[in-house]
Amino acid sequence: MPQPKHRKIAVIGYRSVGKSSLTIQFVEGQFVDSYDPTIENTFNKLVNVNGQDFNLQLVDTAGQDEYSIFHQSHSMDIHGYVLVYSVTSNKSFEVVQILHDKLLDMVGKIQVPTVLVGNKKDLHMERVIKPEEGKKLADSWGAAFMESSAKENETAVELFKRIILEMEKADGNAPPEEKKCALM
Ligand SMILES: Nc1nc2c(ncn2[C@@H]2O[C@H](COP(=O)(O)OP(=O)(O)OP(=O)(O)O)[C@@H](O)[C@H]2O)c(=O)[nH]1
Repeated sequence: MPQPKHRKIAVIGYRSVGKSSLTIQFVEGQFVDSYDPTIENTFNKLVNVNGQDFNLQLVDTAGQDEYSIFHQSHSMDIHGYVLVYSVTSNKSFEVVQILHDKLLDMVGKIQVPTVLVGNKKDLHMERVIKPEEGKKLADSWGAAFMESSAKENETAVELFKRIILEMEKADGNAPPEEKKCALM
């Protein structure tokens, strides 16, 4: 059995887009309805993807806007990024693009393992960003894209599985085919 791989992932985006809710849904399997702005929280979870164990450290960062100073700690020893906007907020979609630019500037690379996530897809009546817009943006970054709802455990699991696969790809370990993702 191969040793577990340690991977650190930062969850980044505008305020109130659901960064904490997605992380808690993945780690604890529950949806938090209340809104409590995050300063910064770190969570750990052991996951098995395609037969490999991953010891994940998830950094749920404080909500940022276009004026926030991008902390250097968000670029140090981070292996992958989950960039979140809300499909109900134009502002969050604008901000996620600015944050991606700042991120690349900070790490000094043209590409980093990233999943762009359009969260709150369950709020159909309030949707203002179409899935195609998110997909187009992610394609322009060379990133993976998906929409999620932090109310559903499956999309939160899928999201973290996707970022693991992006990090593996960046390490030259692209899986031949998608297999089961088992959580422990
Ligand atoms: N309907 C719905 N509500 C959501 C979803 N995700 C988060 N919320 C709600 O949106 C609010 C903000 O969620 P948080 O997870 O605290 O957002 P955040 O991005 O961590 O916020 P900051 O800490 O300010 O950056 C909370 O009331 C959540 O219950 C979702 O997918 N669907």
